[in-house]
Amino acid sequence: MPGLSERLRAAAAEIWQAQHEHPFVLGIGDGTLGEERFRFWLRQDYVFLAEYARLLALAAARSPDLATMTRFADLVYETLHEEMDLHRAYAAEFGITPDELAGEVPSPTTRGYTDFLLRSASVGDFADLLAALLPCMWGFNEIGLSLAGRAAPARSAYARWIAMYSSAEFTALVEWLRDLTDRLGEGLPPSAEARLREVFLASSRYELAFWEMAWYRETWPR
Ligand SMILES: Cc1ncc(CO)c(N)n1
Repeated sequence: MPGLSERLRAAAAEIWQAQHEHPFVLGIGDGTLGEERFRFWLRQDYVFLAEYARLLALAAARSPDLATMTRFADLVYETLHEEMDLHRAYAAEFGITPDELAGEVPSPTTRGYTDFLLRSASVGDFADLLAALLPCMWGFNEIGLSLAGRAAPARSAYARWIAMYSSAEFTALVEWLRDLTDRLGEGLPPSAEARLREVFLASSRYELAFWEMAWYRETWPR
């Protein structure tokens, strides 16, 4: 029988397929994505990552053992430094000032997604937190690997984006997270797995909604 992570992935297959086919993702892949759309995504994703770092810090706090705690604590650091450094570098390149980046107001989707993640971490247990977190990292890695496997133009502005999310380091991280999820999933009663599936599906839908948000440059009604 496939492990829990594979079972969750199978339940969300259509949502993940829609991510792979999303025009924003395809535009990153072939380098044709318009700068305005990328700028919008970058600013919102910067807001997202700050909240995401909080989620990882809660994961460290709730970790069942020291090895897991250490890995999540490292991840908090890597997110705030390496991943957000990529965003800061892109912002400079695309003419977004540090003040604009820091002062960005979350869109409805960013607000909803990050609140959902932090809700799962604070109201649910450690397994809920993992189920909420998995589509973020795994989805970006899957997309990164898929785009890296195609003949993208070498001088595309988005080559570094693809390189980061398809890197060996990011791929190993996802494998570690899946392994952790699979171990937690052993001997889980069906009712508990059904609950985790709902959490995983909700995060997967938000991941898809995030591309959609950036593509249409979603705003609050007023
Ligand atoms: C919305 C979103 N999900 C996942 C990642 C990967 O860390 C990201 N940067 N942004």
